[in-house]
Amino acid sequence: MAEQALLIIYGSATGNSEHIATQLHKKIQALQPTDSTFTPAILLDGNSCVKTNLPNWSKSPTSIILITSTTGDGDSPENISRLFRTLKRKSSAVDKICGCVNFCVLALGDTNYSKFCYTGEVLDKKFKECGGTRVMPLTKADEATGLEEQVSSFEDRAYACIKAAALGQDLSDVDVPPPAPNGDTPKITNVTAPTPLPTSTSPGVILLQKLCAASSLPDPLTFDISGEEVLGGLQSSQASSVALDIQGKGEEGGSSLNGYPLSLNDSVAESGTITSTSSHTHYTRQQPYSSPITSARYLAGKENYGKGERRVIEICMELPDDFGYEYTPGDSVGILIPNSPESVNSIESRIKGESVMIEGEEFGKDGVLRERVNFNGVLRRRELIGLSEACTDPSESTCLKYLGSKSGSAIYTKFITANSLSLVHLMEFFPSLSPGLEEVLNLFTCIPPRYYSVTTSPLQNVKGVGVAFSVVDYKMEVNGDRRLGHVTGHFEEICGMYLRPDPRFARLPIALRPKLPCPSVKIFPFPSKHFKLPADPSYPIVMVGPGTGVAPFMSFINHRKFGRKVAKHETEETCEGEWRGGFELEGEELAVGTEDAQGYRSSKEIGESHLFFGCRTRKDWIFEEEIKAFEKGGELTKAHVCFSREEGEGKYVQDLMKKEENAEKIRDLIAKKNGYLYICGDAANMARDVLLCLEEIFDGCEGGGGGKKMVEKLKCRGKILLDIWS
Ligand SMILES: Cc1cc2nc3c(=O)[nH]c(=O)nc-3n(C[C@H](O)[C@H](O)[C@H](O)COP(=O)(O)O)c2cc1C
Repeated sequence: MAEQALLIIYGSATGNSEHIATQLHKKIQALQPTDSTFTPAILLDGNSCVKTNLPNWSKSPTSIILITSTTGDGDSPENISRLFRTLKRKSSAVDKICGCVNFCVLALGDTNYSKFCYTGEVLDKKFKECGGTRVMPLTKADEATGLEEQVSSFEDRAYACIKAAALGQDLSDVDVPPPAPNGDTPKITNVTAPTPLPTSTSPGVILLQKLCAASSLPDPLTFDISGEEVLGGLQSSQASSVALDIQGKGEEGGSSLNGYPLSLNDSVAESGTITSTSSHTHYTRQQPYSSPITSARYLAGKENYGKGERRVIEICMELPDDFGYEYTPGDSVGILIPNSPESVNSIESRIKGESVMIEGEEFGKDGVLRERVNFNGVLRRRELIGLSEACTDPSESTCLKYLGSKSGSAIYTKFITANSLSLVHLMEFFPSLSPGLEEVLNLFTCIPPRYYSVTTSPLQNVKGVGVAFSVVDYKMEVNGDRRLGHVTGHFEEICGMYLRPDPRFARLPIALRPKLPCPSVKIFPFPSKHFKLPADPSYPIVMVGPGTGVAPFMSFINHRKFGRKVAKHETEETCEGEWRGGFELEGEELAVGTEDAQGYRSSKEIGESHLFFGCRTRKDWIFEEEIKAFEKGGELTKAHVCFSREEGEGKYVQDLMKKEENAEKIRDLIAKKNGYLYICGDAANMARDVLLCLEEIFDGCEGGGGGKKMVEKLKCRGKILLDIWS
């Protein structure tokens, strides 16, 4: 039989899908010397395959394993957006562009978002509509409950199914494990292994024993792990190899670094969808701009530094003069932060090996740990399974396997998730854990960028871009230790010269203070497709952004404020000099449009604007001065503010929105005057409650067909826009 192409395509915003695809690629590569069904498997991101591979999909047999997440509010990750758009546009009857394709899709998502696994769902549907053959049903993995089970189940079945289809076998005959049940909490199945190991002195083991006892679960050391189905440790797990063994072609090791994200990223460096109209340079995740931080200030909680209480910081980062960095309000800044020297130091001596070869090039341990490995993230179950092999103390090894197994799910949540434990913490609890550098590289994803909404406007007279965030600072439940967020804690430290200036010089004018080296970070623009101001400034807007959810609205209002100045003075220079919004985005990507300052130059009146903001106490009110000044200056019609821990008109933003005069205003501005309503902030609670509140508000609206339908309609028309996170 003629060999045919096998593509493993991913779409990934923060690295999960990319990592899963990379690991699966390695597994399949390891099989290929003795399995000639396919030509060597190709791993690539969704955008890269549009020009090179997609044209063949109607002509020559191609098998595709597609792994993609959903981001934003039901958006496709940037690196698969071209494929997404191309397939979405195709009409099933005319374009059988996938006529020779066998495919299966793994969709990563989070049920806290209303469009759960949307990108995967659409692509799965479109591949079929465009003539492709689906070799197994769409698999959805939910980040909210843990991705592992579904991912593992997909890996176990995908290659077997795609291979059987390529060989023309009847898929119903394929001997593959059944799919994992969707989202079920695993049950404890085997509690019978009777030979307890000797008592351990390992702090981690003792702690887990206590946690199990408190939850009336059997001692973790009494589990017979060999009889337990472990979740798919991509690197180490037998589960994956067993799955591929179904074809009778087992694999060894999987230690090849071919799929190491470093090379992957490099290879897709040119695949970004954004180009600048004003210069040839453009900064991307692969080619970020090294930006000096020009200012930083506490927006709230300055007095709480070092005390573990809430603090919010705004930083301003300089933009390059070459105009290769452009943004508009509603966009985010992607920030790449290496692991801190402290965290690297804390694990370095425990990681075996001094260097590693990546595609023929040698990389030292310090650099790899600092720049590449995402070891500060919350540990995933497959990582625990992989790490269990690297403990010299058998009781520790058993406990890590237990944590990564189905039986250990409840304790995994209590121990790892509830305390946000990373490899750094795990090494403290499990002193015999000492993995090799190569193992660590293979097990962990590469450091993902962090995204923060911009607070400034490109029309503003600042030579940089601002972002705001809360400092993650918490006490671990498990032992009361204080922990700082890897990224936000890093910012608070490196911006110390701005945030906590040396009191000896505090009275001196800034120009006379001793010059300290300016901290810098690597940044790149991360444009939002939908969360945009209407191009026509006369449209009314309602903004709902409690806590740091107010950040993009500062950019919105600043934009209207400075846009109005542009219009008033008609000074082209002001506008051209500062404007950084010239992205070429395709028309259909834009719900509201991102046109430049023309709308403002046409000297249209600025539409009515309302901001709903809430926080715990008046002291937590961030941007208070600016918001009041906006109201005074007329750029903001009204700020509706509430404090959940103080007496007032309401506790939460939705209490304020429901007040009769406000509800009437929202109905008038959004339903009658064609305005836009924006929601930004926490997806799990706030966004859901605000949407329910809007359903109440729009209930009985003329022609609305009920509040729920009306909200759906407005969302579809891009009149209700969300920028939410969980
Ligand atoms: C900013 C953000 C927005 C998200 N939006 C959605 C969404 O609209 N629907 C969904 O199902 N999951 C959503 N998710 C969850 C991701 O799909 C999930 O975390 C996934 O594991 C990320 O995989 P990736 O790293 O490959 O992008 C979102 C996650 C983030 C961080």
